Amino acid sequence: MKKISILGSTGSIGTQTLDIISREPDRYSVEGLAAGSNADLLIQQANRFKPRTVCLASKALAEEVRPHLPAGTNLVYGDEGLIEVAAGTDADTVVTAIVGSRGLPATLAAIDAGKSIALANKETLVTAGHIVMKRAADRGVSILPVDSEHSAIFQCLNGERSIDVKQITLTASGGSFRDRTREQLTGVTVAEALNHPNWSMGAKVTIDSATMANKGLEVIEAHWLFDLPYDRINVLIHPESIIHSYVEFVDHSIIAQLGIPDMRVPIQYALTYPERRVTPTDSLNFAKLSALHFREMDFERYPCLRFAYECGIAGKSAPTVFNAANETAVARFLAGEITFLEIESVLSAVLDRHDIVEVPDTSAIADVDAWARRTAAGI
Ligand SMILES: NC(=O)C1=CN([C@@H]2O[C@H](COP(=O)(O)OP(=O)(O)OC[C@H]3O[C@@H](n4cnc5c(N)ncnc54)[C@H](OP(=O)(O)O)[C@@H]3O)[C@@H](O)[C@H]2O)C=CC1
Ligand SMILES: CC(=O)[C@@H](O)[C@H](O)COP(=O)(O)O
Ligand SMILES: [Mn+2]
Repeated sequence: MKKISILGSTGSIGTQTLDIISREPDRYSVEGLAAGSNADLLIQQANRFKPRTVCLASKALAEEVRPHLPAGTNLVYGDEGLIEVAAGTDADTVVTAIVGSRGLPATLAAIDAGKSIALANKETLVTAGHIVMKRAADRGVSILPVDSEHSAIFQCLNGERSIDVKQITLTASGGSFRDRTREQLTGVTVAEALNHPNWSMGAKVTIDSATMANKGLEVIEAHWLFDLPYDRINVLIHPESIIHSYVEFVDHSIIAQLGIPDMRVPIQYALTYPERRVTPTDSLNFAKLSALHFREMDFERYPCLRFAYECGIAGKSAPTVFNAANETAVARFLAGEITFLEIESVLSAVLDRHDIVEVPDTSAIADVDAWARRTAAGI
C-alpha cells in the first residue's frame, strides 16, 4: 500500500493523480490533500478518498468546508497547512502538483520528513534547485520526475552510466502559437493562448508553453534532476508531442521515450517506479502515425527560452528571479493587465534590474522572489 499526499489535488496534475489512485484502490491510500480555493472539489475528494488531513488556502475557505468533511478529518489552511499536508501525515510519497514557487517550503518540509517527492511543481526546482537537491541527497530522499520530458529522460537513463551520456534533448510542442510569427502575436487573446494543441493543463503552464518559458523552466529543472551542464541540454520543437524527450549517448545511440500525450503515464510511473502498471491511455500505433515533425529551436522567436538559459548558466539568484518575474507576468496576462508579448518584456526588464545574490539560502530566495514579484507587478 503506497501512502500519498497531494499538494494541489484540485488541479490538472492533482485530479489526474487521483484518477490513477482511484483505478487501483488496493494499492494506494490518500493521507493528505491540499487545494487552493476550489472548495467544492476538495469536499468531493475528501469524501471519496477519506484523507486524514485536508488543506485550503485560507481560514475562511476552511471554515466553509468544515461541515461537509467526513468526521475526524484534520482541517488545516494556508502555507502552514500546506506544510502539514506535506510533512505531518503518514504519507510516504508527496505529489507536488501545486503551481508556483509557493510550493518550495512545503516541498522542503516533505523532504526533511523523509517523504519521496513525485515532482510536478517545476518552479520549486528552478527557484532553489541547489537547496532542494542537496536536502534530498542529505536525507536520502528520492525526487521522481512527473513532468513528461523529465520522466522521459529518467526512463531513457534507466540502468545507464552517467559517464556515457553525451547530451539530452527536451522536446517542445511550440505551444498554442507555434505556427505564428512574432508579428502575428500582437493582440492575441487569453483564450487563444490557453488553447494548447496537445495537452490539457492548468492555465499557468499552458501560457508558459506558448511563450516557451515552460521549456526554459524545464531546462533548469533538467539541469538539477540529471546533474548536467546547460551545454548538454538541448530543446527541439516537435509539434506532435509523441517523443517526450531523448538521450544521446557517447556512441551516438539515441534512446527516446514515446507515447500518446497523457500525463497519467508519467504521474503513475513516479508513483510505481521501478514497476510499470497498466494505464488508461491508448497505446501508440506506429502504423497509423503519418509523420513526426521537428524544427530547430529559434531563440529570436522565443526569447523567454534564451533568458532561461542565461539565468540557468548565471546561477546564483538569477533562476529565482526568472521564475518569480515570469509567474507574476503570466498572472498579469491572465488578468488582462498586459498583452501576451509584454510577458517577455516584463521578464526582460526585471532580469535587467536584478542584482545577483551570490549563494542564496532559503531566506535570501524568499527575499529575491518577493523583490522580483514586486518589480514585475510595477512594470
Ligand atoms: N498540467 C500538466 O499537465 C503539467 C503540469 N506541470 C506542473 O505541475 C504543476 C501544477 O500544474 P497544473 O496541475 O497544470 O496546475 P493547475 O492550475 O491545474 O493546479 C494548481 C493546483 O495548485 C493549487 N493551488 C493554487 N494555489 C494554492 C495555494 N495557495 N495553496 C494550495 N494549493 C494551491 C490549485 O488549487 P485550486 O484549484 O483549488 O485553487 C490546484 O489544485 C505546475 O508546476 C506545472 O508546471 C508539469 C507538467 C505537466
Ligand atoms: C505535459 C508537460 O509536461 C508540459 O510541461 C509540457 O511540457 C507542455 O508542452 P510544451 O511545453 O511542449 O508545449
Ligand atoms: Mn513538461
